[in-house]
Amino acid sequence: MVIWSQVSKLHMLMRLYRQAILDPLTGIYNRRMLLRLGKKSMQECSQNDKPFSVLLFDIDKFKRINDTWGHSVGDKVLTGFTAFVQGKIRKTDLFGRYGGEEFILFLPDCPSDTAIKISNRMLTAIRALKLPINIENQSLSITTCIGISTYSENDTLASMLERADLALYQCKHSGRDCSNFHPIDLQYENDERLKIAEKISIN
Ligand SMILES: Nc1nc2c(ncn2[C@@H]2O[C@H](COP(=O)(O)OP(=O)(O)OP(=O)(O)O)[C@@H](O)[C@H]2O)c(=O)[nH]1
Repeated sequence: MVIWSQVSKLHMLMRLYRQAILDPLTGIYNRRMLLRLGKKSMQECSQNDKPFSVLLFDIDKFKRINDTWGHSVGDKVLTGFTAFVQGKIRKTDLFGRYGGEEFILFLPDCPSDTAIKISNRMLTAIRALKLPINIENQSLSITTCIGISTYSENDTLASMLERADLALYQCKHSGRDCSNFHPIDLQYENDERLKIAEKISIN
C-alpha cells in the first residue's frame, strides 16, 4: 500500500514536470524550457570556443491551413512537422516550440556555413513532406521560412534571436520558402529595424 502510494506520487510528479517543460500539443520543449536550455547551451559553447547557431522556423501561410481545413488539421500539421524535424536532428541539438507556428532549433558546435547548409537541406525535405490529415486519405504539403544567426562575442540569446527574427522577416518578404542568414553587422541591423518600424507605422 505504501509502495503503491509512493509510485503514484512519483507518477504525478513526473506528469507535473512534463507539463512544466513540454508543449502540450507537440510534446517538444515549450518556449520557457527551450530558451532556458538554449541559453545554457550557448554559454557552454562560448566558454569552450565552439560555434553556436540558431534556426528560427516559421510555417508559411499557416493561418490559411486553419481557415481552409480547420484548427484540428492545423494541429496535425504542427505535430507532423515537429515529428519530422525531430527525426532529422542530432542528439545534442535542441528543438522546441517558440510559439504558434514558430519553432527554434539550437545548434551547438555548428558554424554559420553548416547552419546554412542544414537549413537548406531542411527546406528541401520539408517541401517534399506529405503530412497526413486523416481526411479521406489526404495529405498536405507545407513550406517554411528559416531565419539563421550564429553566435559572436557579446551576443546574448536575445540578440541572437533578434537577428534570426530579422532574417526570417526578410524571408517572408522575399516570397517565403527560403532561409536567410543574418550577419553580425550593426549598421545592417539598424537599417532592418528602421525598415520594420516604418512598415509597422504604415500598416
Ligand atoms: N491549429 C493551430 N493553429 C495555431 C496554433 N497556434 C497558433 N495557431 C495559428 O497560427 C496562425 C498564424 O498566423 P499568421 O501569424 O498570420 O502566420 P501565417 O498565416 O503563417 O503567415 P506567414 O507567417 O506570413 O506566412 C494563426 O491563425 C493562429 O491562430 C495551434 O496550436 N494550433
